[in-house]
Amino acid sequence: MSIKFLPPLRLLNPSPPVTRFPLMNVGLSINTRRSIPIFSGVFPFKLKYPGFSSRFSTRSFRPGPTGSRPEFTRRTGAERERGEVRTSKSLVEDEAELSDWVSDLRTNSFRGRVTSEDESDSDMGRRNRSKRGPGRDRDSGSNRGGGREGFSMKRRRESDSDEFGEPTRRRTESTFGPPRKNRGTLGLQNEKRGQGERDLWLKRDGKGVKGERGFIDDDDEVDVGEDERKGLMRNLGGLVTEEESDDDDDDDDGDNGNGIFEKNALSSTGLKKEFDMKDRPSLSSSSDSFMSETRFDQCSISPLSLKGIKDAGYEKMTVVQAATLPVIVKGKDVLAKAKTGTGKTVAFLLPSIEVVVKSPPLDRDQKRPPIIALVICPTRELATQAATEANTLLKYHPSIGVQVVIGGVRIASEQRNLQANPCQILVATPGRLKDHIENTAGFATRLMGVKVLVLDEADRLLDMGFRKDIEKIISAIPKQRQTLMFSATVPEEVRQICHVALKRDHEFINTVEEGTEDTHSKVRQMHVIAPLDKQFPLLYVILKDHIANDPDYKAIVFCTTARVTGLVAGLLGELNLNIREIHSRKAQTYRTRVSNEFRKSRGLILVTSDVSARGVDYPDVTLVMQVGLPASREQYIHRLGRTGRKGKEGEGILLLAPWEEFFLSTVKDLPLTKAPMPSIDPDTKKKVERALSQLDMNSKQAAYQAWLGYYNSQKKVANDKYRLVELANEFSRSMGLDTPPAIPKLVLGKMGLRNIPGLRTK
Ligand SMILES: Nc1ncnc2c1ncn2[C@@H]1O[C@H](COP(=O)(O)OP(=O)(O)OP(=O)(O)O)[C@@H](O)[C@H]1O
Repeated sequence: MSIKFLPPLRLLNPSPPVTRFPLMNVGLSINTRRSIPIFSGVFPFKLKYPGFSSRFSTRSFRPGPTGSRPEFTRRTGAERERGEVRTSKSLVEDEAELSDWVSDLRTNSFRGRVTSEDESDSDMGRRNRSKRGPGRDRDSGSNRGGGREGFSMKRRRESDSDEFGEPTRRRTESTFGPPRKNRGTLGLQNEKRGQGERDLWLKRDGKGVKGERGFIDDDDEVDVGEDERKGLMRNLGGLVTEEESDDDDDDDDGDNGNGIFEKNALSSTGLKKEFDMKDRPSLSSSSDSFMSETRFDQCSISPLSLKGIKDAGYEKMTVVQAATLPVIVKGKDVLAKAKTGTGKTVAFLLPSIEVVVKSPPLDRDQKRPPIIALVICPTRELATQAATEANTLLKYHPSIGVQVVIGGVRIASEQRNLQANPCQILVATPGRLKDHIENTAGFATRLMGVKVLVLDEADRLLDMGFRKDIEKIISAIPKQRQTLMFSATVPEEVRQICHVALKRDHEFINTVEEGTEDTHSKVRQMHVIAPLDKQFPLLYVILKDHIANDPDYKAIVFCTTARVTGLVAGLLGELNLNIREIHSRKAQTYRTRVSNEFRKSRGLILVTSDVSARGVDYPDVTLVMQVGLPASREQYIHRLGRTGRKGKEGEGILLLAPWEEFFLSTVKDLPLTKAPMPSIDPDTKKKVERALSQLDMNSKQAAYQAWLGYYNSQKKVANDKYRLVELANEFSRSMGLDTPPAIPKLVLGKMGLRNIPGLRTK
């Protein structure tokens, strides 16, 4: 079904326009054929197309009169309730330190670290193969083994060679029998999903992806077979090694394995600014419409880029692309907000490529050719994905190179590649980028060529976990540049601190219609509230129900921490579900491999931490389950956004304990409804208990410690330390451990939990 809509040009605020858009036609492209397999009887799915009055807005910052209270510092009641705006130290207060750091870099950018001892092959770390249940996929297990959980902050690694089992995929039909028609475990109606929906969208796999230049260094490939090698090349993962991934601070599951968590607090700088609010002409004809009627060739894009776009299968722009491209090509800084899965990557890559196209061509003899476009992403998967997309768009620009630098990859190998294969576009995770600035010869000089800086998932990059690195990176690139910041969530706090990267007169382009949710209305959201001792059986029951109702299922289960993810993956594997796991405790090669497999597969469950929460574009995900408290409202939205991409339908279920119910108030503006409580029959209960008893003790210990650390970082739970410990011990019992595992004193000290009754120390 396709409804075309040509919006009238409507200026709601007649004050002087900031940017003029070419007339853009925005249409509605809806596909309603996919079914929603579970809970549909209880909460009949209602498509919501509330008229054609949507609009996106752009706002431009103007310095306000001294002392005036900036409009954007006002918080809504809900935000106040969430207490999201916290004051912390100014972003610029370390300016002196930063400038020292930068001048030091410029005079001495190479400090001789090419390959540290840590990066040698000799230290393969512990190889721990966990026991696996009969018929279990070899590569689906978690690292359930001993010896890894001491309180060592040292870099750790493991060989992924033993994790690379046969990539066989067991179809669930064989395990669970044929899918039930119409009635699921929860006694609900089921529709059959229409076939061929995928074909309506673009198939880009293996098509139009440029050969990666110089990403593979044979010396760096360890235990990787030919297929794997090809797969890695296709996905720019050729540099990945067996190094475990907790060496860089790029990882987004907040779990350093010790239970010490970094809070995702955003700060307010209190700088005086004033918005010149400006409503834009209507573009979108529905809150769920993400395609515009504007073709790429209607915008000033180079012919070779247009060819690449065409080969990628893109003809019309998505709404966010149509809204941002004309502004960006004019050279403006932009902060853009658009819902998940609506094409933000192309929206920032394409104009960045155009800047490179307009720059002088690379001089072959130039030793340190400048990097012109720098794209920063919070996770490795996302960086790799963005680089792959860039290569797709660059198909007809043979002289423009892209490289990725990410944690979990041997830095020496990246250094060699950076030298051997000059690139004008660099995609990076913050920790590794900073590492290169400090340790790679000539790198800081190359960065002085940056004309465009992109912060993908900008709100995440500006929060406490990454902010220091981002500040340092920004101080190492020219002030005279264009900056683009994109995210599906732009909380007030980010708007307040975005000046750290953006010029004051930047445009804020919000393609989410005012008064509508930040989530897609075609994604049904439900919550289930159940005590911890019921959660593992419930998770199993819900997943089984989903599988039974949709043989083409593709589900993601988000867990609070990497270690808890490992435990849940182990449990679901023992229960013979077809699972894979991704989290920061897995080697990068393994992560890349699993990510690629999941992208292409059906009939698979990905159990993951927040490393998969943002940006990762897995097509056709049917269900997103979130187990336990999401780190924030934003994180809830991004995780949910792994389903319902490109206008498709999807389903999200949030499983919380009663004491986590407070989280619902932070998302009360979202259409999250209460699901009927699924029943757990005695056999299922026993089956889950048996599976839990099969799990390795070390993985339970690790999960317990990580669980405690995670909730200790959640203000509302950690307020009462005594209660926190009681809850942790409840979690321990839910894993089948009546006596909670002992935790090193040092760790408890760091957590501020020494001498709390109920904890055991070692
Ligand atoms: N103009 C277009 N026409 C058709 N498909 C497109 C277009 N632009 C992007 N896509 C596709 O849309 C999908 C989602 O894009 P992308 O991953 O960039 O979304 P996103 O908005 O960045 O999502 P998230 O907020 O989760 O990061 C991708 O598969 C991409 O290939």
